[in-house]
Amino acid sequence: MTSTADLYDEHGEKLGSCDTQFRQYGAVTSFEGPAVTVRCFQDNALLKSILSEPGEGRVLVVDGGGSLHTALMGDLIAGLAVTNGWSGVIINGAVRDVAALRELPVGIKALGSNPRKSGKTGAGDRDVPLEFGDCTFTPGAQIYSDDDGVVVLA
Ligand SMILES: O=C([O-])CC(=O)C(=O)O
Repeated sequence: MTSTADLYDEHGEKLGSCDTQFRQYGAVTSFEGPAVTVRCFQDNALLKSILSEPGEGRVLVVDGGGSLHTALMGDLIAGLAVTNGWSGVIINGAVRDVAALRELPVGIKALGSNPRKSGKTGAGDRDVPLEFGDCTFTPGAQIYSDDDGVVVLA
């Protein structure tokens, strides 16, 4: 994959570059693909149902409102992402089962971790534009993620 820094040099400010400082949790540290988006706050039923669908190399971008109070994904849901062929999951929120996530062959970025479970009501919105880290994530936009950051090409 072309590095995010090289993409920035090529495209400049036409490229969105997310200011949010994520940590890498998966075994794959460089990943790319078209964005699928979901907004959910301390509730992960919707996220789980999306990752149960064929991923086809796409990247799920999750806006959890930056909450570190509950984990939006653990090893079971991340395992769905692997089985179903998602390229990566980027979570503006928390994960859990960190030791297990590290072994999974998928990209996983999140802000931090918390062992506390999320709600399961299905509350949230999918396929909506997301905005965090001074960056807009439009459904279908191409996402590139590596150790330097997350960039978006509309
Ligand atoms: O069930 C949950 O809320 C998340 C979780 O722990 C997993 O994906 O393994």
